[in-house]
This record gives sequence, C-alpha cells and structure tokens, in this order.
Amino acid sequence: MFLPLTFIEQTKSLLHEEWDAFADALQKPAPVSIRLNDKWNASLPYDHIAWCDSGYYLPKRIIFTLDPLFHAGAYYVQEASSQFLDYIIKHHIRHPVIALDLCAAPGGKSTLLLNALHPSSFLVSNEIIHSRANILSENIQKWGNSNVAVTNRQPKDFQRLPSLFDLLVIDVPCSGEGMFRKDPDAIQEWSPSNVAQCAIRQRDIVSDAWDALKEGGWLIYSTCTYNQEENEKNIRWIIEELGAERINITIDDTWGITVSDEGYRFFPHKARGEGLFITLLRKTATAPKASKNKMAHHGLLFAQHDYAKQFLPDQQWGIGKTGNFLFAFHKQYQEIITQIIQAYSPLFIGTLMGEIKGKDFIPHTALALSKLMLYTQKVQTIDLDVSEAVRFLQKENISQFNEKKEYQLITFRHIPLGWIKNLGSRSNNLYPSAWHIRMKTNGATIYESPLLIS
Ligand SMILES: C[S@@+](CC[C@H](N)C(=O)[O-])C[C@H]1O[C@@H](n2cnc3c(N)ncnc32)[C@H](O)[C@@H]1O
Repeated sequence: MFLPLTFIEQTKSLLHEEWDAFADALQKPAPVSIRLNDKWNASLPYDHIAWCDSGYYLPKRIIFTLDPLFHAGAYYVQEASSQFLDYIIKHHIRHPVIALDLCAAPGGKSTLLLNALHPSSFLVSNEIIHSRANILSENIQKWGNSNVAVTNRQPKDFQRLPSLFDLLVIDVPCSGEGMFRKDPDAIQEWSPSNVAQCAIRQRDIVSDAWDALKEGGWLIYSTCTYNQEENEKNIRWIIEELGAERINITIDDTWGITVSDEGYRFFPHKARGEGLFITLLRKTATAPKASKNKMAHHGLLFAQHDYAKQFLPDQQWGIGKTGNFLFAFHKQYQEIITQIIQAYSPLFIGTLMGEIKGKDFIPHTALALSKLMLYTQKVQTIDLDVSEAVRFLQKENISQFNEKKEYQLITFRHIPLGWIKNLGSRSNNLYPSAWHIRMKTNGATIYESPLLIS
C-alpha cells in the first residue's frame, strides 16, 4: 500500500512509537462485520463486537447480495467501529428523543439508531444527494421501523423548525483516512488540500444545522479519518464558537479505543475495526425558540381504509394519506409528522402501506418489510425456498404459488420479502424495480447467509 508522504508525517505525529504497528495493520484484511435487526432474534456463534450487543465479526466475507435475509432487513453489513454509536446511545441517551441523522446515506448509523434509541423516539434520516437518499430510503424501509422519515435536504433547511431536535447525529463527509485499507481509492483521493476543504465543509454542515438542536440537546459528531483538522480542531471550534460541552464516555480499556482530549479514536492496530473518530457533545448555547406549529390544528390527512386497517396493531395507530399513498403511523407522533411533511416533504414517513388505484389497493413492499407485519397473521403467505426467493428478488416470476386470487405475502424462512398479485395461473411480482437484485445467478444459487449456519 503506497501512502502519501504528508499523510505518513501527519499520522506519525499522532501515533509516535505506535506508527509501525499501525502501518502493519493497514496491510492486513479489514474485519467483516454485521449488526442484527430485531427481526431476527438469535445469538450467532461468531465473535461479538464488544461495544454493540447485536454486532458480530464474521469469519469471512460472503456474497450478501444473494442472501434473501439481507434484503429482508434481518441484518446490516456495518463496519465494527461505527457500531460504537450503539454503546453511546444506550449509555447516555436513554429517554425518548426526536433525532436527526443529518448525513445518513446509505443508512448504517440510522438503522443502528432505530434499534438503539428508546422505542418512543422519532428519527429523521436525511441525505443531501438525491440518488443516495433513494438508497437510504430503501435501506430504512427494509429495516422496517415506523417512527422514521427520510428526507433529501441541505443542512441549512433544518433551520426552518428551530429547536425541534433533542439529538443531532452528524457523520460528516471526510477525507476517509480510516478507510484506506478497505478502499484504496480513498488513498488516491487524499491530499492536504482535500483535508482542509473537508474541515471547512464539516464546520459549515454543523453550524448550518445547529439551530435545529434544542438547548441541552446532544450532538454526536463522527468522521472516518484520523487527522486533527477534521476532528479535534473542529470539536474545539464547535465548543467555543457554537457553544457546547464535551461529555465523557466511560469505556473498557480492553477495547483498544484511544481517548483524545476531544473524543474517541479507533485505530486498526488497537481496536478491531476501521478508523473512526467519534465524540458526544451537549449544546450549552441558548437555542432559538421552537416555532409554533401553524399546521397542528389542521392535523394530518387521515384516511379510512378497510384493507389497510387490518395491518394496524391497535387504536394507537392511524393511517395518513399523501396523494394516493397511505402510510401507517403511531398517533403519538402525529404533530411531529405534520410538521415534517410541511417543512421537509420527506421521501417517505411512517410505514408506506400502499397505493390506492381506483377500487384497488396495491400493497407496498415497505409494508411487507415493516415490523408491523411481524404481528399480523391475517394475510395469505407463501414461504419460498432459497432459489425461488432469489428469483423473486430478481423480479422474475415465481412458480411456487397457490390458487387464491389476491395479494399474497412472500416470505423466506418466514421473514417477509414483498408481495405478489396472484392471478390464478400466474402471478405479478410487485417487488420495486429499483430495489431488485441485478446480479445474475444463471439459476444456480450457492446459498450462504451469516444467519443460517449449517
Ligand atoms: C460518511 S457518509 C455517511 C454515512 C452514513 N452516516 C452511514 O452510517 O451509512 C457522509 C454523507 O454526507 C453526505 N454529504 C456530502 N456533502 C454534504 C454536505 N455538504 N452536507 C450534508 N451532507 C453531505 C454524503 O453524500 C454522504 O452520504
């Protein structure tokens, strides 16, 4: 691995006598790790990630794309160091919060937050780049939580609803030094001027979104880079210029995490994961007053729909309507959902249930993948074997179906994947075109899943 000279000098000045061990670690393969969703409650026979209850190191990399359980949102492939966020949330932010994950695509930290935050929390997961926001939407919908919205906004847009959030998670775009061994392109793109540009952009991102955070609210700032410009210096700037204090996180010495004055660093020669810097701050500055919700008295556009209603667990749930689309939401979030729809026109909010077309209601895959589905016994279901499940996800027609002419839920190992419309002698596959598996298997599937151990 050919490392830029300035990077070597800069990182040596951070690591001193540890440099050789660090340089050696960069030559070794990066660990492969996953994090389980609560759709799959099992303990796996792999090494646990010490700082995340649902995280595991896998013995080898597999072709996740061909595992139906991956598409079902049963787990997320996530680098181990990043899963430290789970530890921070569970030890410091235990009460319900309204949270904004500002730079969220492809969704690693957001899916983690959806499991780690108090269940009565609400998450706005945002991504500035439209194509990446679509991938984020897909991953969040596969994860299956309902207390979430995905938006495609610039950080400064969040000033529209001042002091709305109790928690900001800002995983800023960075120079990516911590990804060098996983992604050699990151080395080619690295330069001192890029580091300087990243540092400025990161300050802009945080200060643009700062008014959206309540006084006393939390900021979790992270990068996957080592240099001080993008980490310690930016944290000092946030503390001094924006008004915040750093919160101490108690860690176990055996984890190999390096504590610096301004945060926590993961170096691959000490901690089992890739490079990461993360810190927890609390806003001390006075925040602007939350704006009165002018829309609150209009409320949401509620819909009544007999077919859709059967998926609601109880009276606490309602059905909202945007255009011809219905979504399920917990009534507890009604006001915040109204505000978010008004201010940020989210890509989706709650659980997208389906589309009304004339007299027909076409259920959406997001409903099938939603955790609401784990509690319903009401729909006709077809459980596919692995090769049929892969064909279904490739948006091919499947041969395994029954006589009932209606929408049927497709599952694999009883975990939902999507819907077909059964026409009697054939079926229509309703899996979204944008989500389908493009990898060709020529009919032969060598099935490997980290969750099913033979
Ligand atoms: C490190 S990645 C986020 C990874 C994500 N948090 C996860 O865990 O999967 C940073 C994200 O910031 C987005 N981004 C780039 N420029 C930005 C800007 N000026 N403001 C906000 N976000 C930006 C990128 O598109 C990228 O998706």
